[in-house]
Amino acid sequence: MITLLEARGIGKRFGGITALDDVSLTIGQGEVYGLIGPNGAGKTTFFNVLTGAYTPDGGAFVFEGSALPTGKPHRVVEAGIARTFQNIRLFGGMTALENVMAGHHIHTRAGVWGVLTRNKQQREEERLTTRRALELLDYVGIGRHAHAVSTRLSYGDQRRLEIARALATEPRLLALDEPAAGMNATETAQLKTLIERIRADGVTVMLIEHDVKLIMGLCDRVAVLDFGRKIAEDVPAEVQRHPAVIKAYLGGSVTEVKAG
Ligand SMILES: Nc1ncnc2c1ncn2[C@@H]1O[C@H](COP(=O)(O)OP(=O)(O)OP(=O)(O)O)[C@@H](O)[C@H]1O
Repeated sequence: MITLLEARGIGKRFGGITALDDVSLTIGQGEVYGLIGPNGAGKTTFFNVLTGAYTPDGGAFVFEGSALPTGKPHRVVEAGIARTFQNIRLFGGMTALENVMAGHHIHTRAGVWGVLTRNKQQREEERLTTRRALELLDYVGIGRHAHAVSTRLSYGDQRRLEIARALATEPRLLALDEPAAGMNATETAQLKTLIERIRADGVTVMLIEHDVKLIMGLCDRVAVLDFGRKIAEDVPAEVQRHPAVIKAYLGGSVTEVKAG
């Protein structure tokens, strides 16, 4: 396994609450890696610390062999990590295409603001950005909605749009926070196919998910958080049998846990 991301002893407190307590984990290149745990276990906090939304109180991340900047979301995106959010965050007044183009502009010389002052080079960049954004909309299966206002899309399509926007930053690691939340069975099956395709195309995926069937069918390895601590990390079948995991889920089998 070639290591893509290493989290070393990550800690995060909010006042008296220890949201993350010395969490270490390693994600290999090309893996689909699941992060699960009961409500309030620290999963989203882990994503927030990883992607620079929060600064950790302790520990460090190493990505592709280099220290990852902490507390700087833009630098994390530039380093090659993109994310989606538990509560969909799209640019509401913009079309699907414009949302994806906003993700891609990080890579153009003109940048987001340069599009306002167009010269020939910038017009060429704009053309390439539009082409790439259209490709990505097709890739996630919503090309036909390119010119629809993003918030008019169905819930499942908005989640796909968020993934397209994240992919527009050309990440090597895609972090998905509950991508199947609110999806019906058909949409979840399509999402699984999409994530498998993203991985096949060379992007490593880390996902937080409450849909246990999806986690079990999709992930190569799974880490389990409980009260901010990592209590297990293994292939899905082993994690499901792990005594500490069963205990964390209130004495039930993990397969019985419903979305929170
Ligand atoms: N910004 C914050 N301020 C104060 N406490 C916070 C903040 N963010 C998270 N917490 C607390 O940290 C703990 C971990 O929360 P977190 O949202 O990371 O859990 P989670 O595993 O993602 O839960 P869920 O499955 O419900 O989304 C919880 O006790 C939560 O209340």
